[in-house]
Amino acid sequence: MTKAKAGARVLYWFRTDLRITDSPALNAALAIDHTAAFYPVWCWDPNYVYGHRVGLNRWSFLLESMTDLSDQLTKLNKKQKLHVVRGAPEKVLPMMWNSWGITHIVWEKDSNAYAKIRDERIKALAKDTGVEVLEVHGRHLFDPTEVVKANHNKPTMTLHQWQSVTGKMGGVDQPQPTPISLPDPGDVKLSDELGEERHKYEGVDRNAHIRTGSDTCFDKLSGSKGDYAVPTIAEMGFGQPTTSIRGGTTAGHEKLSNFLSHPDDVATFSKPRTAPTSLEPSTTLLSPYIKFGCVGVREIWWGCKEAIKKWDGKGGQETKEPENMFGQLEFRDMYAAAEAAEPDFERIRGNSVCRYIDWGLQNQYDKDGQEILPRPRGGDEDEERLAAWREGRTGFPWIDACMRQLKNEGWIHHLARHSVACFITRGQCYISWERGMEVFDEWLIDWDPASNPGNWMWLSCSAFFSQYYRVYGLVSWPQKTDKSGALVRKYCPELKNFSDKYIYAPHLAPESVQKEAKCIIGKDYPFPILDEHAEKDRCIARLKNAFALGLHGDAPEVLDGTAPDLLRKKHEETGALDVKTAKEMKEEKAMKKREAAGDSTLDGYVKKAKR
Ligand SMILES: Cc1cc2nc3c(=O)[nH]c(=O)nc-3n(C[C@H](O)[C@H](O)[C@H](O)COP(=O)(O)OP(=O)(O)OC[C@H]3O[C@@H](n4cnc5c(N)ncnc54)[C@H](O)[C@@H]3O)c2cc1C
Repeated sequence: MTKAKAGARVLYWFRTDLRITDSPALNAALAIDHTAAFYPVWCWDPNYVYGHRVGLNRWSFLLESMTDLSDQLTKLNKKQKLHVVRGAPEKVLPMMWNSWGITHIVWEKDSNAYAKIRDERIKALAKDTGVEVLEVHGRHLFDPTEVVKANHNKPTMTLHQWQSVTGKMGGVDQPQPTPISLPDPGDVKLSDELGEERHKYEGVDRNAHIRTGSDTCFDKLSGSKGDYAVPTIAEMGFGQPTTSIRGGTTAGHEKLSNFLSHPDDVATFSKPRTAPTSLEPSTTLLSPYIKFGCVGVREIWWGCKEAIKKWDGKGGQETKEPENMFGQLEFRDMYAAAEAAEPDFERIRGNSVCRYIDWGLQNQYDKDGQEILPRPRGGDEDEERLAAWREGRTGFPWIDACMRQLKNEGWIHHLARHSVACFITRGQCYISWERGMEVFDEWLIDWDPASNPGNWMWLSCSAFFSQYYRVYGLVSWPQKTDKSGALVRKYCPELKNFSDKYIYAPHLAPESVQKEAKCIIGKDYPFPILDEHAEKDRCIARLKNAFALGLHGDAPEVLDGTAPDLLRKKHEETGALDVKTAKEMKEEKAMKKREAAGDSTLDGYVKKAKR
């Protein structure tokens, strides 16, 4: 508890902690003695609005979550709300603390590389003006920076490692109580002394392609009505979202209590046994709420513990980590404690944990290490494959259905993420995980700066996982949990009349069947863009070489640009680029046989015809 002399004026800076329940930081702010004024604030930051790739579904989820939070604050005190101030935090926070006589600023700690740099700048500014800063951990089960310290400043690269480090750090804290009241805000007048400077943004606008109307969200410091309202999606110049997932702590708590009210499901939850093919999510769908901090992680953890205590022991065996719910939350923490130790976690170059593989369409950097933007065009085939994957028109219904669901809903099941990530990287396409990750960055509502790159590195066997020869079948894998292809029928309606036999491979259907299904492959739905098995074998051969070379993103050969040549030589030596599948070898053998019989050349044909 911090003691103020008299009349503390506290600014609580909400970020990705859009909740009042189970918030250690908010409780710490409310515990400051003699608070005369309390300001719940959100900085509407141009670096996020323009600099981060965010799709319409995530924007709408965020705005709904901010509105819901604001309502919760008003319920605690009619004079209170979330005050949205439009401008970069390092510009508008000092304006607020100077005008409102702020003595303390409090926020939930963020260990992410981008947030850390921004927060250090704010801390320095606050120090200069004598404002006391309180940064309180609460976003994860354990503070990732403390986990890294306890792990000898190394990232946690396996769940076992994370468990053994945190095992010595005490248990997971109990959830924090929900405040029952809030102090009043003081005067909220602010003059816009900085004008345009307040929201100046010089980088590339990464959301320009989804902006269809005029962007007025920064026109006035306190919003168009001067009431510090949550911006609307229209003010940002964006169209309407497509997701059915509603944002906010109220919706998040409904989901959580629904899950916890079935102790049987909680006790026997087993991630590998959930189905990526089901129309209704077979996992909790809590991730968007966890991402924006609408629901606290301690609440989930201890909620599950309590539910299991109530369980009657029937209906199956209690599951253990990593497959149970505790394991899921631990994976999230493991990635956070890996990201906290590696500043280049979101890219290959410079990334000490990421294996170097000569993927197509890797990020390119200039001699000062800056990424070259806009991106130079890569090989035609790679560009076409990436576009087909993104747009859900690869000709593989399972992949296309998952990608269309992702774009439409902003969420897909974990194992669906596995399938599409494996396909675009090591499974078939051999395209950099950086490019796949970016599509997820834009479309996932639950996008997280540690979990997204971490899982992409896992799936591409760049880090965390190395069994590159285990590849998800594009037909056999979804058939394991749904032979009838319900998800395909929903998201690829052009295929809905195919029978179960062809639903995951309509290109194999005879012409008469295609006609009957009113879907001609190559016209109404694409042919597969590649040969699944041939590409799989080629990828495995190349990955084998990359593993043998053993370079990581921070190796001198990667930094000086010689790594691709080294790997190309290895591929030439081992014939990795000419690897043939069993089917291709069979075809080749048959061709040779025909040639020997004088059957395949024009000469042979003429001779045969004459005979
Ligand atoms: C390529 C790829 C990218 C991913 N990107 C993200 C991302 O940006 N943000 C994100 O939250 N998850 C990401 N995941 C992890 C996982 O798919 C989602 O957390 C999960 O599907 C969310 O659904 P749920 O809430 O129903 O999960 P549940 O199975 O109900 O799990 C509960 C919670 O545990 C956490 N969790 C579970 N599995 C993981 C995991 N493997 N990694 C990290 N956290 C996990 C999530 O917070 C999740 O909400 C990614 C997975 C893959 C394969």
